[in-house]
Amino acid sequence: MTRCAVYGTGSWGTAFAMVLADAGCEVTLWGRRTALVDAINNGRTNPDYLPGIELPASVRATTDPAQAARGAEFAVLAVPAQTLRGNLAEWAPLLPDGTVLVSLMKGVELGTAKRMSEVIEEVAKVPAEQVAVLTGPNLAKEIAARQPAAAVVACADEAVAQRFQTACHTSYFRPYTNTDVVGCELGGAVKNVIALAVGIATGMGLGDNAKASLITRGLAETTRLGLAMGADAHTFAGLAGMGDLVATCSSPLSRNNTFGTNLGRGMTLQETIAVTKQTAEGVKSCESVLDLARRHGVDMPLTETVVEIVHEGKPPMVALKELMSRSAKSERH
Ligand SMILES: NC(=O)C1=CN([C@@H]2O[C@H](COP(=O)(O)OP(=O)(O)OC[C@H]3O[C@@H](n4cnc5c(N)ncnc54)[C@H](O)[C@@H]3O)[C@@H](O)[C@H]2O)C=CC1
Ligand SMILES: O=C(CO)COP(=O)(O)O
Repeated sequence: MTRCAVYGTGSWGTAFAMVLADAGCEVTLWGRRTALVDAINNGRTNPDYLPGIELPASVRATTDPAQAARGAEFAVLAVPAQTLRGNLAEWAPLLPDGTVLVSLMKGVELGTAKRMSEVIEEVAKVPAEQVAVLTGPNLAKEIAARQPAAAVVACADEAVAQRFQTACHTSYFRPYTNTDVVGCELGGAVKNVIALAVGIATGMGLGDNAKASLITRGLAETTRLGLAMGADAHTFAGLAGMGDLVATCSSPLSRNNTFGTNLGRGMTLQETIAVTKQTAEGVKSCESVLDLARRHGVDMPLTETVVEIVHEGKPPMVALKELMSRSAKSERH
């Protein structure tokens, strides 16, 4: 039986542990808090993140990272993007040689502007061929309800991607492989920023045309950044690009979308943070995505606008006027 360690008992770590268990893997979830780990082991539920969902018996939980690591063929990482570096420094020495590290995270590190797979390679001191990324339109609550979805497993080594594809393929979860790790990670990280923009538009009472325009131009600026960073343009038309944008920007289940809606309705950043119980990666990653854009000389007006609204207090109505009065351009710009 394939053994998997899943680090992070939040909504996606827990839901994805279910997927792995349903695909026939033996799964150990690592969590920080004893009370939650006990609830998972004794009550077979995660009351804090997925209340009402019964977890399969082959999912066990522990607060001991070494116990989670024991015999793991795959170590799946599902903590917030900005804490990964510190967390993994503690966990990496515990992993067996050859364990494949899989990122479920959709963010870019603040300060370094590194993608999650780059942080993993650096901290765990493993080659790119030992790091995979799982991404795509995968709202955790829907997956936990075993509603059908497709996803992408990206790895520089296609054979490794195929091994993980097999490990997580179920009747309701259909993973495809891709070797464009850069494109897949950027698709996931930037869509959170665009989901904030679409949420803000919703909160302002703007219509579906505005939201479709944001999604489409959001994909255009994601693709521009991706091409500058060596990604394959096709990736952005796939599940990691368009697929995830559509899911996140249209679903009230998305934390980024909801965060934006609250801002667009007029809540302050502090008020919005206070009512947000889970990780909305775009709030921090919008700054690191903009950092990446500047490092690569790429124009990302929507990302820039999200940073201005979220972190610099620009009123959404002022930002809207500025975006609409930018100089006229060719769509291929
Ligand atoms: N929830 C979803 O639908 C999806 C989430 N993701 C991505 O998965 C990643 C994790 O997100 P979620 O599980 O949704 O977040 P969450 O907010 O539901 O859970 C985060 C988990 O990380 C833990 N955590 C927080 N700070 C920590 C620290 N300093 N050290 C160790 N653990 C810490 C929390 O206790 C919690 O278990 C994010 O990058 C997100 O973008 C990707 C696809 C779907
Ligand atoms: O990544 C997601 C769906 O694919 C989840 O989006 P949120 O993090 O905005 O909830």
